[in-house]
Amino acid sequence: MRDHTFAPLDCTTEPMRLNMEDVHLSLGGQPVLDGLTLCLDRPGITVLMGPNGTGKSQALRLMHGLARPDTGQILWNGHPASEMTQTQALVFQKPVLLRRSVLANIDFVLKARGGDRSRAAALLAHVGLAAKAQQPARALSGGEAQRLALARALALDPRVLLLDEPTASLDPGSVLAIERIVLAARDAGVKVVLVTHDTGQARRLADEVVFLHHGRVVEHAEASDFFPRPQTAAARDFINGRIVV
Ligand SMILES: Nc1ncnc2c1ncn2[C@@H]1O[C@H](COP(=O)(O)OP(=O)(O)OP(=O)(O)O)[C@@H](O)[C@H]1O
Repeated sequence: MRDHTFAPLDCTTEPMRLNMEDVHLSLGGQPVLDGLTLCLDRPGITVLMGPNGTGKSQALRLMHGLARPDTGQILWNGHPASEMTQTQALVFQKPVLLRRSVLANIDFVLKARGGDRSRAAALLAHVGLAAKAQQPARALSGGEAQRLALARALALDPRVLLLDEPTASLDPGSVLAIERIVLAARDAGVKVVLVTHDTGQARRLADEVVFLHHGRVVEHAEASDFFPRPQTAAARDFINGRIVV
């Protein structure tokens, strides 16, 4: 079901496909991604999981073309990720909002992209922030700020939404509100790649799961297979809340 707040996608465009091929990345002299190979070719929500420091955020940055790997290829539909940033939006755990009103934060993005600025109010309504439109964005609560960041991302009409722990340290009500927005984006045809440590959230949202360990993909499976039948000890321990090193 498409939502009226999104510009219609061209149904003839091919689905978004990601190919990461033998990607290596070192930071500060330490290997972070160590031969990461990943093909995402199904629509829906892909959840990236794995222990702390295993390279999930860096993988997301590379997917978005914000950084380049030392070696290896990252292609979206055959094009280098660095050429595809306009088709994507990345939302961080701690969004940086403009020192302006809530509405002005959306308007800024629509204006910069040459978008239809009359959509700003609808986007705010979509994320439940219509009543806060004139308030300073920096006075929003953590959950509200994250919903504004999502509205700002959706204002870009992304074909791919990259989310880096968007609900970390939020209360259950805020988590639910954000999950609803993510599901609506998925249902509107946006490809979602979500990093989360919250196994419950992964179970609620994931269509497929990619499990990273030590900078590599060690499992990639449909969510309906991954959770009941993890194939590695690391994934099994992670799902069961045991410490994974
Ligand atoms: N700018 C940097 N300089 C040096 N090392 C870095 C830099 N940024 C990240 N790292 C290191 O890269 C590794 C992977 O970091 P990344 O944030 O991608 O992991 P992650 O899986 O997302 O972790 P978490 O679950 O804790 O968010 C970590 O060991 C981190 O310390």
